[in-house]
Amino acid sequence: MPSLVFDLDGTLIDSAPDIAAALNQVLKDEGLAPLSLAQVIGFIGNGIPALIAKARTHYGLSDARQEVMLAAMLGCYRHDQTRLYPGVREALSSLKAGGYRLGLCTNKNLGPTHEVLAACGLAEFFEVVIGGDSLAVKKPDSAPLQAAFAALGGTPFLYIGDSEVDEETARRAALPFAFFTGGYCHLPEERLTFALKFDSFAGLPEAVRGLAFTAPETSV
Ligand SMILES: O=C(O)COP(=O)(O)O
Repeated sequence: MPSLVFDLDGTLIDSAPDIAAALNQVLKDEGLAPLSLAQVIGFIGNGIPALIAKARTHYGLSDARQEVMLAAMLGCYRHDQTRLYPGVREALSSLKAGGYRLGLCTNKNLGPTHEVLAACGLAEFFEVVIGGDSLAVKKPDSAPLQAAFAALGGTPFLYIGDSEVDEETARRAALPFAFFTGGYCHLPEERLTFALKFDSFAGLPEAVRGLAFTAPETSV
């Protein structure tokens, strides 16, 4: 059976308001002004340590603050404002009922990933969860995605994500990419390569089944 792997932040969940709240709490403790939601979204995609590093660079803070700020961020990060994008649960249910194996590959650390999956009622859908600290490397290295597909079994079919980091990860793994346009991409879509593009989860199962149907024909 084909296996599908999903990204998390900006793909299944709109987590930016909670990420911004936690980061701004850390910045406040450092005596710094808060960042806007749009600025924080600009820093999302490479994991929480990279988010902290980008915020430090923005304010000219030295590397010496990295570990303290990272620990503070992980300590105050909550999921109160995080929401599923419309239709996510229905789409995952439909794909799972259709026999697809589902996995998750995110740059978010495993601890908060499991917390947010439970808080949003998504944990039951995923047989495999790879986080930003599961391996020594993160996306866009292909290793986390390849590890997710290897653990899932079945035929690796599609990586579904929202950002240039996800697209590069799929490209490096030589796997097709499905691009959700409603998340946190920082590049114009002309710069991305994708097998399918979607702006709503309502049509995703049908689009995936359409790809699954045509895949054998194109590979003959
Ligand atoms: O934590 C991040 O910066 C991004 O996480 P994601 O890989 O789920 O988009």
